[in-house]
Amino acid sequence: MCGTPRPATLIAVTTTTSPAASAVGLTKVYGSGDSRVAALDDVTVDFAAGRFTAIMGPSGSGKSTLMHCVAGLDEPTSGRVWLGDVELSALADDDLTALRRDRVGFVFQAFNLLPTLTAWENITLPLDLAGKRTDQRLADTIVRAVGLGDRLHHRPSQLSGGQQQRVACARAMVTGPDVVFADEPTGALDSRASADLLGLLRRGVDELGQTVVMVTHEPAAAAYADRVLFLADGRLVDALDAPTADRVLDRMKSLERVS
Ligand SMILES: Nc1ncnc2c1ncn2[C@@H]1O[C@H](COP(=O)(O)OP(=O)(O)OP(=O)(O)O)[C@@H](O)[C@H]1O
Repeated sequence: MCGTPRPATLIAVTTTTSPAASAVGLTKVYGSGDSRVAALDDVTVDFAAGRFTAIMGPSGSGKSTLMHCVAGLDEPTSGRVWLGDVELSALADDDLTALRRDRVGFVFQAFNLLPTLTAWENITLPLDLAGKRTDQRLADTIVRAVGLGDRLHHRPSQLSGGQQQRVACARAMVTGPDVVFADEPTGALDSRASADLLGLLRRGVDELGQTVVMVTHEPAAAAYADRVLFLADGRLVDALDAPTADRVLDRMKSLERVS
C-alpha cells in the first residue's frame, strides 16, 4: 500500500481487524443531465477500529461527502454503509438519529458550542442528552487532555478558538463513541492551536482506544494519522500508512497533477 502513487487507479481499502465503520460500493450523485456530479463513485472502504484515519484529496474530490455518508449525516445514492455491525440504510429515521447521538462524535471546522453553557457543560451535554451517567474516569482523562484548567467553567466567548475547538473535541469523545468524525477540525486554527487539537485527537486514539476519521487539506495534520486515504474525482485512489507530512504532500502533488 505504501509503494509509488497510483492516482488513476481505483482501490478498495479494507482492514484485517473488525472495522469501526465501513462502506461498500458507495456512490453519491448530485443533480442530473448536464449538472450531474458523482461526488462519490463506487467507494469501498473500511475504517479500522482504534485507529486514526485521515481523508485527503483535491478540492471537490468528495472528502466531506464520504465522511457525511459514513457518519449517517447524508444518504448515499447507492451502496451500503455500516457503523460497527449496524447497517445505516436499514434504520428508520428515529433510530438513525439515536445512533448518531449515542455512537458517533462530530467535530466541525466551526466549533458549534452552546454559548450559554460553560466548557464543562458543553463537554458533558451529550451524556445529559443520552441520559447517560458520566464515566468519571473517561471524563477526567479527557478533561486533563483538553488542558483548560480553571477555564473549564468559562463560557465559549471567554475562550480562544483553540480552546473552544478542544472543548468541541472533548464533547465528541466523552460518550466513548464508535467513531469520532472530524471535518477540517483545524481549518480555523493557527498552527500552535492545530497541533494541540491534533495531539488531543491522537491521545484519544492512543490512550482511550478511540477511532478517529478526519477530513483535512493539511499534510501536517494528516501526518498525525495512522493511515491517509486519498480521493480524486469521487474515487478512492491511494492510501498511505505511517504518513509523514512530506510523503503526504508528494502524493497530493501527484494527484493534483493528474486531476
Ligand atoms: N449539495 C450538493 N449539491 C450539488 N453538488 C454538490 C453538493 N455537495 C457537494 N457537491 C459536489 O460534489 C463534489 C464533492 O464535494 P465535497 O464537498 O464532498 O468535496 P471535498 O473534497 O470535501 O471538497 P473541499 O475540499 O473543497 O471541501 C463537488 O464537485 C461538489 O461541488
